[in-house]
Amino acid sequence: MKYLHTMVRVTDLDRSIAFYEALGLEVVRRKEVPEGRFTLIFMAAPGDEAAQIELTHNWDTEEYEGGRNFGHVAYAVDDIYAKCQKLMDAGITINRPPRDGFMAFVRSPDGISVELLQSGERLPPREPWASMENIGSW
Ligand SMILES: C[C@@H](O)C(=O)SC[C@H](NC(=O)CC[C@H](N)C(=O)O)C(=O)NCC(=O)O
Ligand code: NI
Repeated sequence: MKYLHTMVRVTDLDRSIAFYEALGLEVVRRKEVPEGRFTLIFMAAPGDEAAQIELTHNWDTEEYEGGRNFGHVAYAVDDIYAKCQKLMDAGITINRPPRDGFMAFVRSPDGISVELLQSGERLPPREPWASMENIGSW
């Protein structure tokens, strides 16, 4: 058995693609399904094309509720400080800053939690991250 993807329903396709691109993912496949009135966008990190997130955009506005039983998707990053800085520069809130040089959380435009974990050893503490407070929940 082989992991393929995690599917999330998105309300704003362009905002969602921009969010996951800011994370470092690229669109690997796009599928329009007019008979079902939805679009599928598959995204993955370069070099890790097999681990995908599938964005489902239903053309007719749908309110998506609940889902808090869903936890998060997680990515390993080479430099968690650099990644969080890039996300902040893109206007994305770092809900759980990497105070420990190891773990951070952000949320997609639809509130999907994304965990970022430092590859290998945690980084030494560094400002401003070491003294940043949590913002909201994740
Ligand atoms: C391509 C493959 O990876 C899929 O996930 S297609 C699964 C299919 N998706 C849809 O029909 C999308 C539109 C639908 N309105 C929806 O929001 O899911 C499907 O069976 N989805 C049902 C589901 O529970 O995922
Ligand atoms: Ni799927």
